[in-house]
Amino acid sequence: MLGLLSTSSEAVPIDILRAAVPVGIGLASAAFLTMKMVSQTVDKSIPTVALRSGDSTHDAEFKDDPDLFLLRCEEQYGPVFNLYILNQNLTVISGPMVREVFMNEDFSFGDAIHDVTGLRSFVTSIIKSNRHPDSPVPHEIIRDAISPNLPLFTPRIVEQLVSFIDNNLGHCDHKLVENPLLIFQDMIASAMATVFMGSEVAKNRKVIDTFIQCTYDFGKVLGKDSRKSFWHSFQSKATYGNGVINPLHKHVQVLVEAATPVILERRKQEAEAAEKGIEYERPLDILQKLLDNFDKYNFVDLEDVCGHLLILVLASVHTTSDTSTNILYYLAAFPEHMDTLLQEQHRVLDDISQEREEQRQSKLQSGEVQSLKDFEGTDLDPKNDHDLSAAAVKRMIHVDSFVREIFRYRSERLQLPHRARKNVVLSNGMTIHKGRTAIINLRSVHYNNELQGENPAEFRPWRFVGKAKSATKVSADFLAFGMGRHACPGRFLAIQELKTVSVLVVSKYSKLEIQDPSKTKKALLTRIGDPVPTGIIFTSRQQESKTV
Ligand code: HEM
Repeated sequence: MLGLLSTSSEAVPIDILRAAVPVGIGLASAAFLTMKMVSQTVDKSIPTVALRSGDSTHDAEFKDDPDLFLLRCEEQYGPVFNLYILNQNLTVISGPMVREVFMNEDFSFGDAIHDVTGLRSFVTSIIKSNRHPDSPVPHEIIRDAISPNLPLFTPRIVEQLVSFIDNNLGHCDHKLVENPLLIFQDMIASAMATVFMGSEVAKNRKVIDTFIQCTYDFGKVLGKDSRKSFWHSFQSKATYGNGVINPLHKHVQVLVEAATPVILERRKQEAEAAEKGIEYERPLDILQKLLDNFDKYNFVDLEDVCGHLLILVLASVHTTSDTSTNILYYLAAFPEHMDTLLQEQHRVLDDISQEREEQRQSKLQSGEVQSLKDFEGTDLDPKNDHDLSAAAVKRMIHVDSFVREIFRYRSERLQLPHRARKNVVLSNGMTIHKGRTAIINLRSVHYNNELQGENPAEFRPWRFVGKAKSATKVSADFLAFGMGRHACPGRFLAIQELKTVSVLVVSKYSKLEIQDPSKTKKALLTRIGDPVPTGIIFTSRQQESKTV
């Protein structure tokens, strides 16, 4: 999530700031940075890559061909080397050594992002408890309340996604959508809203708008790229640190207003159930889970609960909407794979349907159930035989491989900065000194043929089929969600949604085309958060697949 700042070298550090900040301050910023670079303690045994003649940083050479540049650096200097890039003096860590960054608690991803953007001040000012930078609470909420309940959330997620596709794209006959992200972020925001706050609140348009808008506000703080700008992080810390003019506060208020009547109604129902001596069926959403565990998480009040929910929204909506939009471009660029995906969903749903029929027959034969009619409204109701359940999505191994391959192929080559909180000695004897930032060389991992198999430069959607490498499995060969103790806890939800989106799009549309084919490569490699330079043309299937 937070680390997915674009390193697109075309982007400038925050246009808004540029307009507002006089040139003098820009110069002061450069002076400050130079001072910081000079004053940092650096291990002299870590080689610094020689600058190309005429260049004063490595940015231009990296931008010209990131893969060629990084490969040259690795071959010439080994797995650990310093670069002057993104307005910083960074130590790049490559290959198997990346594990040493993720597995060492003295490296902090959050510190590195805060250093560049001031993000922590922005986020922590909306919560009243658990404000410690290393608070495990968001992680625990996702681990304990979201991931184990995914099978129960899935039908609701599917319902939201289907209704959004139907209402916003509908039947298409060569229909151009110039910016599909607008539709897909609405769709993901509403699916997330049902999970986080329940179906009643998810119907509230103001809540959906807040889910989307807070993501834009968040983006302004993150900036358009991960280039360090002293004034950017200084301004974020100074502006948002005291919490007074943080735009997130109004979003928290929207959530509080939407949640209040729902909570009151739930309390009433709970009291009524208690009076009648029957068990109250607790609504299944994260809002309810947080209220039920109010003391466990040391929450202060409803505002605090909604502040925590908003943090989950910031972590989830943008990343998941962006990736689901990106999936469309891969389906459009590689139309030859649509059939395999469609056949797989038919096969899986038919198999499940047959298994359910066998279970019904066995119950009938054993006399446990008298007639087929008795299955109505139960788990084995025949009308749900072709539902896109969590179990069905799990069996779709081609979709899983397709999604993982997109993450691999699309990876930003230098990503996931981690700041050293203490001096850290690596296994090769080199030291990353306290205060320095190590950044991960994803090229060396995601584009390595020993780790990824043949032709890593090619998009091969079935690369992981038949291998124990699912899209949620983090390890030193797949770092889209980080690794180790801080690996993204939301990846199970994210992958479930991304696979569901893929299945639905394939079942509803026979053809997707990239509006301007000359921009295909750029569209496929667009970094999270960057605008995609071209639209998508949708054509519906004559007859929709039985999935939806
Ligand atoms: C495409 C979707 C997503 C991507 C690519 C993504 C990626 C990441 C990455 C790279 C990290 C840093 C891991 C590390 O430090 O090693 C992270 C952390 C995190 N993500 Fe995600 N994420 C996604 C979706 C989500 C969702 C849906 C949620 C919430 C439901 C979420 C919640 C979090 C949280 C709370 C952390 C911080 C974990 C910690 O520091 O312990 N993410 N994510």
